[in-house]
Amino acid sequence: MMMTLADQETEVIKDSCKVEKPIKLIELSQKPRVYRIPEFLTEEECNHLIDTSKNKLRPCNEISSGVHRSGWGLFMKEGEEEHPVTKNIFNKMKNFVNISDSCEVMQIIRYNPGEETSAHYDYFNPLTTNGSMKIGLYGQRICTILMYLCDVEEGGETSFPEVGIKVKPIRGDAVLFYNCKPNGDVDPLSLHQGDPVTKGTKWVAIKLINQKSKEGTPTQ
Ligand SMILES: O=C(O)CCC(=O)C(=O)O
Ligand SMILES: [Fe+2]
Repeated sequence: MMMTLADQETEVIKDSCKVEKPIKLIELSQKPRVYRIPEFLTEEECNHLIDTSKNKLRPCNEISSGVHRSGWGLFMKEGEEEHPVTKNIFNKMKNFVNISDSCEVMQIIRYNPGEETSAHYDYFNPLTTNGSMKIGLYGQRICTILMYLCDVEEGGETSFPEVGIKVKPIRGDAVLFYNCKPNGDVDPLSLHQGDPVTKGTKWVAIKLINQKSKEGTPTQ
């Protein structure tokens, strides 16, 4: 059967939908290194992460000594990271970071109005016993990828108070920031926080990217 021009045009549109969009990193700051990644997640990926977590969240409290989080969260079980949707998200990340076998599992957090995460560093402090033990187990947390799974009506920005940057949560967008300087030293300018949500709900997925550890032996 002969194809009409209309059929051919439909084919072209269908084909272009299958092609993943190129991933664009927009630099927000050089010191510390912070990038916004517009439309990193698709609608389907955002919905999958919310739908598979919403009934399993537990209240959060301290995430490390002195760091307060008042939202709700979970760490994915290892098998859940094998789901095709999650694996595809990791494949997209592999365009700009190395995901080693010792990387920590993805975390999902939901904040209701008034909830927040106070200012903290994601890196392990190599000067403490606990920090250097974790560097040995998982490898230093070189960078963090924070993915926004929904829009937030008001508040809930990810803020970097040392440099005055505020990233507004937009559904599907991600922010990539480095907790270490290019020479591997920890970067105190990477101090950040999840501002209180003032209206609506905020959902984020967080993947910490650890440097490959030397098979269980402390790297410090
Ligand atoms: O919710 C945010 O915007 C930041 C969360 C965060 O920094 C963390 O969980 O380590
Ligand atoms: Fe953090």
